[in-house]
Amino acid sequence: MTSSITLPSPAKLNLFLHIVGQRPDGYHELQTLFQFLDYGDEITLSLTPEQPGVRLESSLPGVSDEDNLIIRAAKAIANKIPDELSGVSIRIQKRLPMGGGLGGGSSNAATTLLGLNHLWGLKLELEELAQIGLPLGADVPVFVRGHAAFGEGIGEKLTPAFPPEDWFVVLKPACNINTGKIFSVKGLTRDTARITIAPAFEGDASRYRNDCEDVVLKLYPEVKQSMDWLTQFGPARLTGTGACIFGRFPTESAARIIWESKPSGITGFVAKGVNVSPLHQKLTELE
Ligand SMILES: C[C@@](CO)(OP(=O)(O)O)[C@H](O)COP(=O)(O)OP(=O)(O)OC[C@H]1O[C@@H](n2ccc(N)nc2=O)[C@H](O)[C@@H]1O
Ligand SMILES: Nc1ncnc2c1ncn2[C@@H]1O[C@H](COP(=O)(O)OP(=O)(O)O)[C@@H](O)[C@H]1O
Repeated sequence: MTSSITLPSPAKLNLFLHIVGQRPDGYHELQTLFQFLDYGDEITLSLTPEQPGVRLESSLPGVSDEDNLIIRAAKAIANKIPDELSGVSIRIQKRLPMGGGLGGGSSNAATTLLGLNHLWGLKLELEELAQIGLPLGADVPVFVRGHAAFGEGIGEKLTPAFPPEDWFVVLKPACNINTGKIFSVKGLTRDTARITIAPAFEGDASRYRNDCEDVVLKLYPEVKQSMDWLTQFGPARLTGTGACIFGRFPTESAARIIWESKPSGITGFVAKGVNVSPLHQKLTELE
């Protein structure tokens, strides 16, 4: 039996994000279009039958191991097997900025859930894994399901979508944005009219907006500065509650030309939008 596996933990973009209401518990109801990027973290899971329990080999700065979504996901699925078989040691190669709106934490949780399901031979359905993961983060279900999707509710009601697989320049302004802070801003738009999109949406997402953008641009001059630079070359948009912004290009070379002309001090990356998650592509190869 395989005892070690290295899996991708990709980023997501919110190609648009509308806030259409607020639930009685304060959580905001969204309508959003998720697409994955062929860029992200990598997680290595190694079974340690001689040493039960879940361990992280590499901690993340500013995140205690108990709070790390990788450990929380591993513990949530370790409930499904006898204690004495539950030994696993986990290593992460982090590339995604934390608090960037790229969903890194939720993606790490989903990769851990699917990876341990595979290594432990649990054969849990994606639906069950998505339910285990949702309390860890609203974006976990889309990463578990592994297909670009129109998300509703808090992002857990998913309809598969097929937006064009364009190239993106993603910029990471030099600030970290707390999701809770943005959702608590008084002037945030919370009443965008609900839209209906065709099942298996294939259209152009750029006609829709990100309702967090105005607030974020006002509060974070670093985001405004990056946005002003990127919009010289075409429309640019915030992902999630930021801080990252992205511009869309039809080819890799078009994206790289813009990327290479960026002023010094701006960080980020170029990546391709993909409708099937690189995690699921890898797991299919392993089957
Ligand atoms: C906005 C989105 C869009 O993809 O992405 P990010 O920008 O975080 O990547 C997600 O819905 C982020 O969901 P999630 O990752 O679970 O958010 P958390 O950081 O746990 O939320 C922090 C706080 O923000 C508020 N919150 C969050 C999500 C939501 N739909 N409504 C809210 O009001 C709640 O007060 C919550 O306690
Ligand atoms: N494995 C993890 N990777 C990233 N962030 C994590 C992880 N575990 C817990 N966190 C916490 O989740 C917060 C949100 O991180 P992340 O998911 O990367 O950003 P966002 O929700 O903006 O896309 C981080 O600031 C960090 O405190």
